[in-house]
Order: sequence, then structure tokens, then C-alpha cells
Amino acid sequence: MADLTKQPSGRIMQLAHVILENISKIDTYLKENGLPDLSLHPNAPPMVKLPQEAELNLQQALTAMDELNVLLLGPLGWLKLQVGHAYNLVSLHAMYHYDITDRFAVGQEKSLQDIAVACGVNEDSMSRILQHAVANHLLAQPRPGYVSHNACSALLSQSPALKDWVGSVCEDLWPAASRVIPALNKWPDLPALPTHTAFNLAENTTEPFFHALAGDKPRTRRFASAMGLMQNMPGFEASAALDAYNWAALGSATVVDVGGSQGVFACALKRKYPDLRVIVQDLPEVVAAAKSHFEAGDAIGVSLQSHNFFQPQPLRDVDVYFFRLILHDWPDEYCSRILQALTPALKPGARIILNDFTVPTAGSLPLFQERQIR
Ligand SMILES: C[S@@+](CC[C@H](N)C(=O)[O-])C[C@H]1O[C@@H](n2cnc3c(N)ncnc32)[C@H](O)[C@@H]1O
Repeated sequence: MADLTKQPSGRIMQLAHVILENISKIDTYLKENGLPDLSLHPNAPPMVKLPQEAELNLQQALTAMDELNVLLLGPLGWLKLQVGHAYNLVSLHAMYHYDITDRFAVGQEKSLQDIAVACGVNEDSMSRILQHAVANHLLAQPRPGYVSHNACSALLSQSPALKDWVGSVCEDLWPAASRVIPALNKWPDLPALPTHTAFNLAENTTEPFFHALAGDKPRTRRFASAMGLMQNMPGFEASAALDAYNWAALGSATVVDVGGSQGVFACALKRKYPDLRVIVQDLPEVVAAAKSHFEAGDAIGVSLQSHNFFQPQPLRDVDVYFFRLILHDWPDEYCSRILQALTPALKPGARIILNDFTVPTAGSLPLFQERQIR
């Protein structure tokens, strides 16, 4: 047994040491705060909420685990893993498509045979796919031939928005991933036009992504729902944007959330600063889908308006035009057009607030974190 009080020599032992040190601190935090051990039990919380210091321990452990993984696998094993990733979404896609998580309750076991029959898929194929889901920690296997819920599948079954996000990635975005290089070959100046993208090749369409989606009601609703879920993801919470700007100083100003989707952020803003007048603008199809379940927004006085942000901005006496997760979707030239479309409406002193991704300088973050962003 290694003596963990001494700094070990050799990279893999150093990494193992970093992992044990940081995980021990997280474990102590959990125990001292009477929190349960981490598990994949169906009732486990969606994620551990750690205070800043313990979160740093978590990031350090994950970063060390990432490097240890590559070193222990070696270059051949690591490359094999990358290639394997190409097929990794299949079982999650199947769980979404066949609504597997709603076919049995938490605590219940279901035979792979019964699931296959209920889904109208041959048992052999369904078994192979769901065994992959089990191997990927997406379902539990209480005994051979049977599955039950674990924390991941239970979370999916309880969150329609999470399901929508999985569906949107698997069906709207994933097919495009394999077309990125063909798109680069076809349009070497990519992405000068929003119609010269991998999505256009995958879908055989000449329309930009959002306009293609708008022609399809279920996909429009699903994407908007997935966007709503994003507002709960770490770093994307409405509260982060609420804290990052002095909204209180605006008093009773008018704020337009341009491309505000279903109004999740707009409602959070209005709830925190009820004196603000808040309006959400989006494409007509998105607004139509949002209207059907906008009681919460109606009740607090957030309004919805159809507007294509490439057309001149119709709302004039506005203090703030807010763009959250909008500009990253468009080539620079189109971002300019979106902003220029505001100019006929801008009154003196009006502000434009951008809330969007920034990609850090290469190498400024641990590769594990940089990879997620890139
Ligand atoms: C990535 S989502 C961001 C949604 C929202 N701001 C948020 O933070 O969740 C981009 C939004 O831009 C909207 N959008 C795309 N093209 C648009 C256009 N031409 N005019 C208005 N909205 C548009 C989409 O419908 C979608 O709601």
C-alpha cells in the first residue's frame, strides 16, 4: 500500500494522490453536512451541489482522473475510446425514441423481452441496445434479462424537458455532427452563411437551422423546451445572468429579451425585479408554442411578441435589448445584421446586453474543461 503522506514520484501515482486527496475532502464535506453518500440510486439528486471550495476539489479530481485515464489506456486505448464514442449515443437515443424510461416505474423490474414487444422491436436488437445502456450507467440491471431504473433513467422519466434535450441533440444535432467535414469540403469558407452548415447537409435543406426547425411544430417545441432546461445547467442558470448585471439600477425600465424562447429567463428577471417591464421576442412558431403554456409569464406580466430579429426592431421606447445565447449561433456578418436591425429603434441611452459563451484562450483551462467548451 502506498504511503499517501509522502509526495509520490511518477506521474500516475501523483495523479492517484491528487484524486484521493480531493475526493477525501469532498467525502468529508458530505459527511460533515449529513449528506448521503453519492450513488446511482433512483432517488439520488440530479447533481451534488457543492460549495466553492469543494467544487474546486471536484474539478481537480476530475482533471486528474481525465489525465490518468489517458495514461492508463495508452495512446492505442485512448484512440480506440475516441472511435467508440461515435456509437455511444445509440442507446440513449433508443431510450428517448422508445420512451423506455416511462415503461416501468421506479422500483419495478421489466424484462427486456417485454420491453421489446411493447416497442415493436425484435428482442435481440432491443436487448443489445439496452445492455449498452446498462453498460453506460443509463439503466440498472437487477438480474440478467431485466432492467430497472437507476438515477439517470429515473431523472429522465421525471423530467420531460431533459427528455426533450436528449431528443433534440440525438435527432436535430447529432446527424449534423458527422457532416461537419463534408460541409467544410463543400464550403471551405464555412461558416460565412448560416445555410452552409453540416446541418444543411444532414437535413438536405437550404434553410438556416432555426427556420428549418420552425417549419416543424414538434421539433420547435422540443428545442424550446430543451433551451428551457439549459437554464438549469450549472453556469447557465438564470441566477448567473441576474447576478452578473446590475438590473436593480434599471428601476422601472423596459427590457426586451430578443430570441428569448419560452421566456424562462424573462420570467426569472421579472420575478426578481417586478418593476421592470419585460417582453420576450422570438420567431412566430416559437411564440405560438410558448403561448400555450405561458400562464406563469402571463400571471407576472411578461409578454410575448413574434419578431424576426433580422427585421427592423418594432419596439422603440426600450431601455435594454437583451441577447442571451443568441449571437454564438450566427456567423459574424449575421451578428452584425441582428444588431443593426436594432438601430431604427434605439433611443438615446438604450443599452444592448449580450450574455453568451466565450471560448477561453487555448490552454488556459484544464483540458477536461476546455474539451466541454470546444
Ligand atoms: C440558443 S436559443 C437561446 C434561447 C434563449 N435566449 C435562452 O437563453 O434560452 C436561440 C433562440 O433564438 C431564436 N431565433 C433564431 N432565429 C431567430 C430569428 N430570426 N428571430 C428571432 N428569434 C430567433 C430561436 O428560436 C431560439 O429561441
